[in-house]
Amino acid sequence: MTEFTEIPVLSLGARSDAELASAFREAYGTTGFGYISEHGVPQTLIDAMFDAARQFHAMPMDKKMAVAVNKTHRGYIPINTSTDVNSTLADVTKPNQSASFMMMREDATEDPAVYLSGPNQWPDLDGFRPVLEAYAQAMTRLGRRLMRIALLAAEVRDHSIMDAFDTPTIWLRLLHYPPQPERSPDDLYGSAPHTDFGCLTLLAQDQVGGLQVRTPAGHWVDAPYKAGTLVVNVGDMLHRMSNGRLLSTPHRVINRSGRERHSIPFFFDPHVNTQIAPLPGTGEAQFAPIRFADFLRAELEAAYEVHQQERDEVNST
Ligand SMILES: O=C(O)CCC(=O)C(=O)O
Ligand SMILES: [Fe+2]
Repeated sequence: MTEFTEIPVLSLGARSDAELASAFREAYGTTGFGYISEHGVPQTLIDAMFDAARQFHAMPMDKKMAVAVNKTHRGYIPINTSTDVNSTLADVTKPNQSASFMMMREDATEDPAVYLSGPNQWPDLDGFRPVLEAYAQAMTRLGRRLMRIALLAAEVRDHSIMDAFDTPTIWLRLLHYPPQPERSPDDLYGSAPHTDFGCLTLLAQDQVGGLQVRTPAGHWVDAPYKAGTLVVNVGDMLHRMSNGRLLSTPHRVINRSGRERHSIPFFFDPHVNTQIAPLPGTGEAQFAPIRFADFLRAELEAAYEVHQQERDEVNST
């Protein structure tokens, strides 16, 4: 694999699909990460999201715990309750030093045939829901566009997999990282080293910094704030669909800035009942097919058990 020293920038403005696909292949076939500029999401909407995130995290704990994360993975995850129990990338024993609010697709009801389906939990905070819904809609549009470019980049012949994104699995996550002490233990992370589960992650971050991306040789490259861009990375499912051509690269967050950090990842994934396998055109299959829901269940349920114990502790104090 090719070593890299910085994260490439890709502009979506005024370029043909073929040019975009070739730039995408170059970036995501070597680093798995890129800064996307001219992405079309209005800066005013991104700013409104950070305002909503700051207001949410500033609420009293009891108001946040009123929407504590549920079995369908929607709601508030307090700090010290999210340990990456499945991390094979680092020996992680300490919980992530972050809290977050999770919004997913808004379904009218829970459908037993659709893992993680259901309505969202909304906090008692004026104006919060409409901003998150507008942002999720804008990011879904951008996610579909980037997925089409990714399929071209991976030389996929038949794009019918795009149907799996008509009713996508989405997560909009409002993350808050308190400052970590400068001399905190080496294995204390805002977000422990991990790869993302799904297809594409589209991240807006504030100016504080702390996100780092691992190179093939095991070095950590900073992914600082760059005005006008979103940090976009490929996850495990797109890695499999592309038969390994597009990389799902480990990353982590350590906030030693002395300041609070906010970031807002949007995870854009196929419907949970999608069969994930290397797509036609990508060569001899290097991965066995799996259903996205089965993969997710295994990853999330182990983490949920840990959360439940710790939520009980928060509630009893
Ligand atoms: O906060 C960040 O910059 C990255 C968060 C992240 O990697 C994740 O939530 O998967
Ligand atoms: Fe991530």
